Amino acid sequence: MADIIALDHINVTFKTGKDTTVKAVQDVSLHVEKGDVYGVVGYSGAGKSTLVRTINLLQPPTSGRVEINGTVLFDGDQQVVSNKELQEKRRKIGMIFQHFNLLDETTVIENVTFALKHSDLDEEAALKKAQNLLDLVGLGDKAQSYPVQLSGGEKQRVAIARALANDPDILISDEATSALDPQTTNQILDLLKDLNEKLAVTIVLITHEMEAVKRVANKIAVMEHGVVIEQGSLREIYLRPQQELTRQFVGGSLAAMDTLKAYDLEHLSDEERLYQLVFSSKNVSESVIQALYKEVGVDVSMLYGNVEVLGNEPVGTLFVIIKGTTEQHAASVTYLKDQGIEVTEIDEGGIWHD
Ligand SMILES: Nc1ncnc2c1ncn2[C@@H]1O[C@H](COP(=O)(O)OP(=O)(O)OP(=O)(O)O)[C@@H](O)[C@H]1O
Repeated sequence: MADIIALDHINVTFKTGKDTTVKAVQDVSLHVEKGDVYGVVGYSGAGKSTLVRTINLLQPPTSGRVEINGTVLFDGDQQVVSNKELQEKRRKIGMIFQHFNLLDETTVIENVTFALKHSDLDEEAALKKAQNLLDLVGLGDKAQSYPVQLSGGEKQRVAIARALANDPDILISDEATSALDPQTTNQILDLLKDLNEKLAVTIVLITHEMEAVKRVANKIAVMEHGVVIEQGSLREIYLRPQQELTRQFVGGSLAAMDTLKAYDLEHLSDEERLYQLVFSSKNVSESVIQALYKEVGVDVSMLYGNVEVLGNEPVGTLFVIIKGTTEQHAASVTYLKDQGIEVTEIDEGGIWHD
């Protein structure tokens, strides 16, 4: 599949004072293929919004190259398309935001038709299209309502309908579910996934919530301090997180964190060590624990277990204490890795370490 978004060596530096700057994005390259749901994950201030805003040059890079759907928009330190061409390109990139950004004084359907004001459609055709889009997002009966009469989830649906008005190739979601409750969040995420499949719209999803990415994304990039520290397929990153922060996100369900924080590692005897095991559906946990006892002769006790569904595939995480000699620990790790299980030993500088 061809890249629909190719960001190469993007830098964004803000001047914050006479002699001070913030390097919000540093040498980031990100390639998104047509049809991807690409999650950009990181804590607040990591540079996610700034990076993603370079896609449509709402935030021009300080340097780098931006190519969208085969057209280079920016190269080196300058825009290389005319402003008119950029406006046209921007219409093919829809955006939704945390706070919906709806026009409160106008009805739901007017909010959607507003986005069509530069299109060739006459008023009747624009209204028809807007109504179809509202039907598509499940709000067909709210066309004449005002935003204030809608719930947060409904407002976000209006924003999605509006973002789709010009048949975009790309939809950027900037923390679009962050203000919503968990159930509504899931409904909006499922809607995005559905639109990705039905309309073949490529989605870039910025979030600080791994749960959101896990539900819908097929690829992710993890950002920290303006740098992409890890990127790849969701499955690969979940199963083999290389970076500390990624492991925090991946193993970061609150229950796991709390369990592990509550567990005082000082209680471990010299023979005991704590491990995180990440396994896919092909290597089921129970048999692995039994096999460890049989094959290596170690005792294994389970502290925390969790199975998550990534896309359609179940992926499990276990936190276990293995008790044995140094040789048995080495043999256990080798055995587990041979089974295709990701093994991380957790010590005082462990994966949940703040
Ligand atoms: N216009 C600006 N001027 C100066 N600094 C900025 C500007 N925009 C962003 N920054 C800084 O750049 C860094 C990255 O911000 P950015 O909003 O991209 O992060 P983020 O990961 O999207 O976080 P959040 O979700 O909180 O917005 C932060 O340190 C922020 O303060």
